[in-house]
Formats: sequence, structure tokens, C-alpha cells
Amino acid sequence: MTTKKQLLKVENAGIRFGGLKAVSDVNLELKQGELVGLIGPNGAGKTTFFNLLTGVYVPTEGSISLDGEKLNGQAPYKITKKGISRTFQNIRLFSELSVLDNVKVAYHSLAKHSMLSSIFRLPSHFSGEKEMEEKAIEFLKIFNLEKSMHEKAKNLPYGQQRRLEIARALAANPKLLLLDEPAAGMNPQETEELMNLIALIRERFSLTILLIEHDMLLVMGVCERIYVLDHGQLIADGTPEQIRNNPKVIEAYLGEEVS
Ligand SMILES: Nc1ncnc2c1ncn2[C@@H]1O[C@H](COP(=O)(O)OP(=O)(O)OP(=O)(O)O)[C@@H](O)[C@H]1O
Repeated sequence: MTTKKQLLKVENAGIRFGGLKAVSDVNLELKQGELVGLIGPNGAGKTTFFNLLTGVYVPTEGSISLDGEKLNGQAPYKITKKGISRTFQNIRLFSELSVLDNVKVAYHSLAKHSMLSSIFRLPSHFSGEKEMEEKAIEFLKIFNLEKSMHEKAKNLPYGQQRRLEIARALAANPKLLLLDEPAAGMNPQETEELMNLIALIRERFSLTILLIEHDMLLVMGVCERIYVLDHGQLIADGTPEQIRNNPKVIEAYLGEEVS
């Protein structure tokens, strides 16, 4: 049996805002290729935790490392370059740009061709642009969005905008993809398609995925392991089956449907 390499290690991480401990003493590990869920009631600290992982907030306690390298205190763009990419709870596309340009923007942040070659429009600039466009179109095909590539992002139906956000996050070539409520606002059929898509991109790009989601059907259906946050602290982790039957989780969700 081969043991998978550890990708993300979070040790005793937390942040306080004034007197509020929004996230406290979180220990979490992801191995390469895992698809893991992060759940918890409203206000539990899930999005704040993503903000810690991506450098939006600097942890006031503990440490976060990717591939053995500490990320604490690094700027968000540097963390993206090191391999963590995300989507947002509220869609954040460039609404006036085309679908294609939304994906190309992600490539630009990683572009290898130099600023000088862009300014002077050297041949390397054009070959870089062309390569970027071809790659972007490839992504749009996977997400079944290539027919709309010249549409403005704001004109896409909601479910397609959510898919475009994931396509854009993937274009940054992440090792770890963080999805913040990717199925929010989707109907059951769109949610089912999204589940299949997430499983497919994980395989195809050998990705590690951490997924925040309120849709329990989705979380329990696709995730191998699940962490549960409540009031900023981890109260459980385990397989979907273990989480479904965990008394602490049931109590945290009292009155809500867990299975
Ligand atoms: N910048 C901030 N300043 C002060 N408090 C904050 C800040 N960001 C988050 N919080 C607080 O941290 C707590 C956790 O919020 P967070 O949005 O992370 O929860 P969540 O689990 O993602 O909730 P939901 O499921 O509703 O999206 C909340 O009490 C929130 O008000």
C-alpha cells in the first residue's frame, strides 16, 4: 500500500477579532489527492478558516504549511502562486469581462512571459497569449462553457457562473482547491451535475480539494472525510458515516438535517 504525501498541515491555528475567537486551535491535515468536506452551522468560522488558508487573514495563533512550507503571513497572491486557489461564497467574477477573459485573468497572474515582452509586443508575448487562450478554452470545454466564451460573465445563468468560478480557480493551476459553498443557490439537478464535475476534476488534475458546503447530500456524497467546525472549534472529523452518527455533530446541528 502506498501512503499519500501530506499536502496541507494546519496546527493549532486560529484568529481573534477583538474579543471574538472566530477560529480557535484548529488542527487539520490534507493528503495529496483527498477530497475533504468542512461543515458547520452558520457562523461556525468556515469562511474565516478559508481566509486564513489563503492569506486574507493572518492567523493570530498556530501555523499553516503547504508542502512543508509555512504560509503564515504571506500575501494572498503569493499563496495562490504556491498552489492554493479558491472560489467564494458570493460569486466574484469580473462581470463585465467575457467568460474567456475571466479564465485568462487567472493565467495572467502566473504568466511566464515578461512584462517587457508584453509592453514591446515581442513574439514571445503573442505566443504566450495564444497558449493562454488555448488553455483557457480547454478549461471552458471541461466545464461545458465554451459555447458562451464570448458572452459577458454577468449574462450567464447562475449555475454556469458558479461553474465559471471553479474553472477560473483551476486555471491558476492549484495543488489545493478550496470551494466555498459551490452548490449554493443551485437546483437539485445542477447540484448533482456539480458533484460529478468536482469528482471529475479531482481525478483529471490530481487535485486536493477542501469543500465548504451546506448541502449535506453533496458533502456526504463526494467527500472521503469531513471536518466539523462549531463556534470556531473543530468538534469532529471522520468519514461521512462517522460524522452522520456523531452525537456532538447532531447536537451542533440540532433542529437541522444532517443526513
Ligand atoms: N473581519 C471580521 N471581523 C469581525 N468578525 C468577523 C470577521 N470575519 C468573520 N467574523 C466573525 O467570525 C465568525 C465566523 O464567521 P464565518 O463567516 O467564518 O462563518 P461561516 O461558518 O462561514 O458561516 P456561514 O455558514 O454563515 O457562511 C462570525 O461570528 C463572524 O461574524
